[in-house]
Amino acid sequence: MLHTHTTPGSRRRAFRERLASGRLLRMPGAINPLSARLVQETGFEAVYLSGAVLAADLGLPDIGLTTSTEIAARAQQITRVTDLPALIDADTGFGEPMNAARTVQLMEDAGLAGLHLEDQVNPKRCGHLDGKSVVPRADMVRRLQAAARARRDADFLLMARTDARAVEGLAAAIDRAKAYVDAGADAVFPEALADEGEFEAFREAVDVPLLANMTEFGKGPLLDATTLENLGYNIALYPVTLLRLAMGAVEDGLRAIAADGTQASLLPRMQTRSRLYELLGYEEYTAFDSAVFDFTLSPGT
Ligand SMILES: C[C@](O)(C(=O)O)[C@H](CC(=O)O)C(=O)O
Ligand SMILES: [Mg+2]
Repeated sequence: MLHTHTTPGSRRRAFRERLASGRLLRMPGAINPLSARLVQETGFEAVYLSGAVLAADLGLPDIGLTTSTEIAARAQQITRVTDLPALIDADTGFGEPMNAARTVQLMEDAGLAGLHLEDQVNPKRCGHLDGKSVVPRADMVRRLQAAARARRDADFLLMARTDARAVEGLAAAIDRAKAYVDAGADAVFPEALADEGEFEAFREAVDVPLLANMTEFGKGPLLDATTLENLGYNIALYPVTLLRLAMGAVEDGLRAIAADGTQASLLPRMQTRSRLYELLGYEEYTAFDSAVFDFTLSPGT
Protein backbone atom coordinates (compact mmCIF):
# COMPACT_ATOMS: atom_id res chain seq x y z
CA MET A 1 0.00 0.00 0.00
CA LEU A 2 1.17 3.50 -0.82
CA HIS A 3 3.73 1.46 -2.70
CA THR A 4 7.16 2.43 -1.41
CA HIS A 5 9.27 0.65 1.15
CA THR A 6 12.71 2.10 0.50
CA THR A 7 14.60 5.34 1.02
CA PRO A 8 16.13 7.46 -1.74
CA GLY A 9 19.56 6.60 -0.33
CA SER A 10 19.02 2.87 -0.67
CA ARG A 11 17.70 3.28 -4.22
CA ARG A 12 20.79 5.29 -5.16
CA ARG A 13 23.05 2.59 -3.80
CA ALA A 14 21.06 -0.09 -5.61
CA PHE A 15 21.37 1.90 -8.85
CA ARG A 16 25.13 2.25 -8.52
CA GLU A 17 25.55 -1.43 -7.68
CA ARG A 18 23.40 -2.42 -10.64
CA LEU A 19 25.46 -0.23 -12.97
CA ALA A 20 28.66 -1.81 -11.63
CA SER A 21 27.32 -5.33 -12.28
CA GLY A 22 28.36 -5.35 -15.93
CA ARG A 23 24.85 -6.46 -16.94
CA LEU A 24 22.77 -4.22 -19.18
CA LEU A 25 20.03 -2.32 -17.34
CA ARG A 26 16.91 -1.72 -19.46
CA MET A 27 15.33 1.57 -18.51
CA PRO A 28 11.91 2.63 -19.85
CA GLY A 29 10.67 6.19 -19.45
CA ALA A 30 7.53 6.48 -17.34
CA ILE A 31 4.70 8.69 -18.56
CA ASN A 32 3.26 9.28 -15.11
CA PRO A 33 3.23 7.71 -11.63
CA LEU A 34 0.82 4.96 -12.70
CA SER A 35 2.99 3.84 -15.60
CA ALA A 36 6.01 3.84 -13.26
CA ARG A 37 4.10 1.25 -11.17
CA LEU A 38 3.73 -0.84 -14.30
CA VAL A 39 7.43 -0.48 -15.12
CA GLN A 40 8.19 -1.90 -11.68
CA GLU A 41 5.57 -4.67 -11.89
CA THR A 42 6.80 -5.88 -15.25
CA GLY A 43 10.23 -6.49 -13.74
CA PHE A 44 12.35 -3.54 -14.83
CA GLU A 45 14.97 -2.48 -12.31
CA ALA A 46 15.02 1.28 -12.93
CA VAL A 47 12.81 3.93 -14.46
CA TYR A 48 13.59 7.06 -16.49
CA LEU A 49 11.93 10.46 -16.48
CA SER A 50 12.34 11.92 -19.92
CA GLY A 51 12.48 15.65 -20.55
CA ALA A 52 10.68 15.11 -23.84
CA VAL A 53 7.89 13.23 -22.04
CA LEU A 54 7.67 15.75 -19.18
CA ALA A 55 7.35 18.56 -21.71
CA ALA A 56 4.90 16.69 -23.96
CA ASP A 57 2.82 15.86 -20.90
CA LEU A 58 2.30 19.62 -20.51
CA GLY A 59 1.55 19.97 -24.21
CA LEU A 60 4.92 21.61 -24.84
CA PRO A 61 7.75 20.87 -27.26
CA ASP A 62 11.10 19.69 -25.88
CA ILE A 63 12.91 23.01 -26.23
CA GLY A 64 13.78 23.93 -22.67
CA LEU A 65 10.45 25.49 -21.69
CA THR A 66 9.88 23.36 -18.60
CA THR A 67 11.46 24.54 -15.37
CA SER A 68 13.50 22.68 -12.77
CA THR A 69 10.78 23.07 -10.16
CA GLU A 70 8.12 21.75 -12.54
CA ILE A 71 10.10 18.61 -13.29
CA ALA A 72 11.08 18.14 -9.64
CA ALA A 73 7.42 18.21 -8.65
CA ARG A 74 6.53 15.62 -11.26
CA ALA A 75 9.53 13.50 -10.29
CA GLN A 76 8.44 13.48 -6.68
CA GLN A 77 4.99 12.17 -7.63
CA ILE A 78 6.74 9.31 -9.38
CA THR A 79 9.38 8.48 -6.76
CA ARG A 80 6.56 8.30 -4.19
CA VAL A 81 4.97 5.30 -5.87
CA THR A 82 7.93 3.19 -6.94
CA ASP A 83 10.90 1.64 -5.20
CA LEU A 84 12.83 1.63 -8.45
CA PRO A 85 15.79 3.99 -8.78
CA ALA A 86 14.74 6.82 -11.08
CA LEU A 87 17.05 8.77 -13.39
CA ILE A 88 15.82 12.15 -14.60
CA ASP A 89 16.66 14.18 -17.68
CA ALA A 90 17.70 17.60 -16.34
CA ASP A 91 18.41 19.05 -19.79
CA THR A 92 21.15 21.69 -19.53
CA GLY A 93 20.63 22.23 -15.80
CA PHE A 94 18.28 25.13 -16.55
CA GLY A 95 20.78 27.95 -16.82
CA GLU A 96 24.21 28.79 -15.50
CA PRO A 97 26.37 26.45 -13.35
CA MET A 98 24.66 27.88 -10.27
CA ASN A 99 21.29 26.77 -11.68
CA ALA A 100 22.71 23.32 -12.41
CA ALA A 101 23.82 23.12 -8.76
CA ARG A 102 20.36 24.04 -7.55
CA THR A 103 18.83 21.54 -9.96
CA VAL A 104 20.93 18.77 -8.41
CA GLN A 105 19.64 19.61 -4.94
CA LEU A 106 16.03 19.81 -6.14
CA MET A 107 16.36 16.40 -7.77
CA GLU A 108 17.97 14.91 -4.66
CA ASP A 109 15.07 16.26 -2.63
CA ALA A 110 12.64 14.70 -5.12
CA GLY A 111 14.00 11.26 -4.21
CA LEU A 112 15.67 10.57 -7.54
CA ALA A 113 18.70 8.29 -7.95
CA GLY A 114 20.44 10.56 -10.43
CA LEU A 115 20.18 12.99 -13.31
CA HIS A 116 21.82 13.79 -16.59
CA LEU A 117 23.04 17.17 -17.73
CA GLU A 118 23.81 17.89 -21.36
CA ASP A 119 26.28 20.18 -23.09
CA GLN A 120 23.79 21.92 -25.37
CA VAL A 121 23.35 25.67 -25.32
CA ASN A 122 20.22 27.18 -23.81
CA PRO A 123 17.58 26.80 -25.10
CA LYS A 124 18.22 23.13 -25.78
CA ARG A 125 16.42 20.98 -28.30
CA CYS A 126 15.76 17.28 -28.75
CA GLY A 127 19.07 15.50 -29.33
CA HIS A 128 17.78 13.96 -32.55
CA LEU A 129 16.88 17.23 -34.25
CA ASP A 130 19.17 19.08 -36.64
CA GLY A 131 20.72 22.44 -35.87
CA LYS A 132 21.85 21.73 -32.30
CA SER A 133 24.65 23.79 -30.73
CA VAL A 134 26.91 22.84 -27.86
CA VAL A 135 28.58 25.12 -25.33
CA PRO A 136 32.38 25.25 -25.23
CA ARG A 137 33.84 22.27 -23.41
CA ALA A 138 35.09 24.44 -20.54
CA ASP A 139 31.57 25.74 -19.91
CA MET A 140 30.19 22.24 -19.64
CA VAL A 141 33.06 21.31 -17.32
CA ARG A 142 32.03 24.18 -15.04
CA ARG A 143 28.39 23.06 -15.25
CA LEU A 144 29.37 19.57 -14.14
CA GLN A 145 31.76 20.70 -11.43
CA ALA A 146 29.05 22.86 -9.92
CA ALA A 147 26.60 19.96 -10.09
CA ALA A 148 29.06 17.54 -8.50
CA ARG A 149 29.86 19.95 -5.66
CA ALA A 150 26.18 20.57 -4.95
CA ARG A 151 25.48 16.91 -4.20
CA ARG A 152 24.75 16.13 -0.57
CA ASP A 153 24.46 12.38 -1.17
CA ALA A 154 27.63 11.07 -2.79
CA ASP A 155 25.59 8.19 -4.24
CA PHE A 156 23.36 10.51 -6.30
CA LEU A 157 24.45 9.71 -9.86
CA LEU A 158 25.68 12.53 -12.05
CA MET A 159 25.56 11.59 -15.72
CA ALA A 160 27.01 13.82 -18.43
CA ARG A 161 25.32 13.81 -21.80
CA THR A 162 27.20 15.05 -24.80
CA ASP A 163 25.37 16.19 -27.90
CA ALA A 164 28.66 16.93 -29.65
CA ARG A 165 28.61 13.94 -32.03
CA ALA A 166 26.13 15.67 -34.36
CA VAL A 167 27.90 19.02 -34.11
CA GLU A 168 31.65 18.37 -33.89
CA GLY A 169 31.96 14.68 -34.81
CA LEU A 170 32.74 11.48 -32.93
CA ALA A 171 36.33 12.22 -31.90
CA ALA A 172 35.36 15.54 -30.34
CA ALA A 173 32.42 13.93 -28.56
CA ILE A 174 34.74 11.31 -27.07
CA ASP A 175 37.23 13.98 -25.97
CA ARG A 176 34.45 15.91 -24.32
CA ALA A 177 33.18 12.79 -22.55
CA LYS A 178 36.63 12.22 -21.06
CA ALA A 179 36.81 15.82 -19.86
CA TYR A 180 33.35 15.46 -18.33
CA VAL A 181 34.40 12.36 -16.40
CA ASP A 182 37.43 14.28 -15.10
CA ALA A 183 35.03 17.06 -14.04
CA GLY A 184 33.05 14.64 -11.86
CA ALA A 185 30.57 12.82 -14.10
CA ASP A 186 29.89 9.26 -12.89
CA ALA A 187 28.46 8.08 -16.20
CA VAL A 188 28.14 9.27 -19.80
CA PHE A 189 25.27 9.51 -22.28
CA PRO A 190 26.64 9.91 -25.81
CA GLU A 191 23.69 11.33 -27.72
CA ALA A 192 22.75 10.47 -31.30
CA LEU A 193 25.57 8.10 -32.26
CA ALA A 194 25.16 7.09 -35.88
CA ASP A 195 25.92 3.36 -35.95
CA GLU A 196 27.13 0.34 -34.02
CA GLY A 197 30.76 1.19 -34.82
CA GLU A 198 30.37 4.52 -33.05
CA PHE A 199 28.87 2.84 -29.99
CA GLU A 200 31.88 0.55 -29.95
CA ALA A 201 34.40 3.38 -30.32
CA PHE A 202 32.80 5.27 -27.44
CA ARG A 203 32.90 2.19 -25.21
CA GLU A 204 36.58 1.64 -25.95
CA ALA A 205 37.47 5.23 -25.10
CA VAL A 206 35.49 5.85 -21.92
CA ASP A 207 35.76 3.89 -18.65
CA VAL A 208 32.58 4.89 -16.80
CA PRO A 209 29.07 3.41 -17.27
CA LEU A 210 27.54 4.33 -20.65
CA LEU A 211 23.92 4.85 -21.62
CA ALA A 212 22.58 3.96 -25.06
CA ASN A 213 19.55 6.01 -26.11
CA MET A 214 17.18 3.74 -28.04
CA THR A 215 14.68 6.44 -28.88
CA GLU A 216 12.43 5.76 -31.85
CA PHE A 217 12.33 7.77 -35.07
CA GLY A 218 15.70 9.32 -34.20
CA LYS A 219 19.12 9.47 -35.79
CA GLY A 220 20.57 6.25 -34.41
CA PRO A 221 19.93 2.53 -34.89
CA LEU A 222 17.57 0.64 -32.54
CA LEU A 223 20.03 -1.92 -31.19
CA ASP A 224 18.61 -4.81 -29.19
CA ALA A 225 19.56 -5.57 -25.61
CA THR A 226 21.90 -8.46 -26.46
CA THR A 227 23.81 -6.31 -28.94
CA LEU A 228 24.12 -3.47 -26.42
CA GLU A 229 25.23 -5.81 -23.66
CA ASN A 230 27.87 -7.33 -25.96
CA LEU A 231 29.03 -3.82 -26.82
CA GLY A 232 29.57 -3.27 -23.08
CA TYR A 233 26.84 -0.68 -22.56
CA ASN A 234 25.35 -0.37 -19.07
CA ILE A 235 21.94 1.18 -19.76
CA ALA A 236 19.52 0.73 -22.65
CA LEU A 237 17.17 3.70 -22.57
CA TYR A 238 13.62 3.64 -24.00
CA PRO A 239 12.82 7.25 -23.11
CA VAL A 240 9.64 8.07 -25.01
CA THR A 241 8.49 4.55 -25.94
CA LEU A 242 5.58 4.35 -23.47
CA LEU A 243 4.31 7.80 -24.42
CA ARG A 244 4.41 6.94 -28.12
CA LEU A 245 2.59 3.65 -27.49
CA ALA A 246 -0.05 5.24 -25.28
CA MET A 247 -0.66 8.21 -27.54
CA GLY A 248 -0.92 5.91 -30.58
CA ALA A 249 -3.60 3.90 -28.76
CA VAL A 250 -5.39 7.02 -27.52
CA GLU A 251 -5.54 8.53 -30.99
CA ASP A 252 -6.81 5.30 -32.56
CA GLY A 253 -9.41 5.03 -29.81
CA LEU A 254 -10.65 8.58 -30.25
CA ARG A 255 -11.00 8.05 -33.97
CA ALA A 256 -12.90 4.79 -33.44
CA ILE A 257 -15.37 6.42 -31.01
CA ALA A 258 -15.83 9.32 -33.41
CA ALA A 259 -16.44 6.98 -36.33
CA ASP A 260 -18.49 4.22 -34.64
CA GLY A 261 -20.35 6.10 -31.95
CA THR A 262 -19.27 3.46 -29.42
CA GLN A 263 -16.07 2.23 -27.82
CA ALA A 264 -17.24 -1.40 -27.98
CA SER A 265 -14.63 -2.46 -30.57
CA LEU A 266 -11.87 -1.09 -28.32
CA LEU A 267 -12.57 -3.16 -25.20
CA PRO A 268 -10.07 -5.96 -26.00
CA ARG A 269 -7.29 -3.33 -26.20
CA MET A 270 -8.12 -1.72 -22.88
CA GLN A 271 -6.62 -2.34 -19.48
CA THR A 272 -9.53 -3.83 -17.56
CA ARG A 273 -10.95 -2.39 -14.37
CA SER A 274 -9.68 -5.40 -12.40
CA ARG A 275 -6.15 -5.05 -13.78
CA LEU A 276 -6.13 -1.35 -12.91
CA TYR A 277 -7.33 -2.09 -9.39
CA GLU A 278 -4.69 -4.79 -9.04
CA LEU A 279 -2.00 -2.33 -10.13
CA LEU A 280 -3.26 0.26 -7.67
CA GLY A 281 -3.30 -2.30 -4.85
CA TYR A 282 -6.96 -1.85 -3.91
CA GLU A 283 -6.93 -5.03 -1.86
CA GLU A 284 -4.24 -3.78 0.47
CA TYR A 285 -6.11 -0.52 1.05
CA THR A 286 -9.26 -2.43 1.85
CA ALA A 287 -7.37 -4.64 4.29
CA PHE A 288 -5.88 -1.55 5.92
CA ASP A 289 -9.26 0.09 6.19
CA SER A 290 -11.03 -2.85 7.77
CA ALA A 291 -8.13 -3.22 10.23
CA VAL A 292 -8.68 0.36 11.27
CA PHE A 293 -12.39 -0.21 11.77
CA ASP A 294 -11.88 -3.56 13.49
CA PHE A 295 -9.82 -1.88 16.15
CA THR A 296 -11.53 -2.18 19.50
CA LEU A 297 -11.04 0.61 21.95
CA SER A 298 -10.41 -0.37 25.56
CA PRO A 299 -12.93 1.07 27.95
CA GLY A 300 -12.05 4.58 28.95
CA THR A 301 -9.74 5.38 25.97
C1 LIG B 1 16.30 11.26 -24.25
C2 LIG B 1 15.63 12.57 -24.52
O1 LIG B 1 16.48 13.61 -24.10
C3 LIG B 1 14.34 12.69 -23.69
O2 LIG B 1 14.01 13.83 -23.33
O3 LIG B 1 13.71 11.67 -23.46
C4 LIG B 1 15.22 12.77 -26.00
C5 LIG B 1 14.37 11.67 -26.56
C6 LIG B 1 13.66 11.99 -27.86
O4 LIG B 1 13.31 13.15 -28.10
O5 LIG B 1 13.39 11.05 -28.62
C7 LIG B 1 16.49 13.02 -26.83
O6 LIG B 1 17.08 12.04 -27.29
O7 LIG B 1 16.87 14.20 -26.97
MG1 LIG C 1 15.65 15.18 -23.18
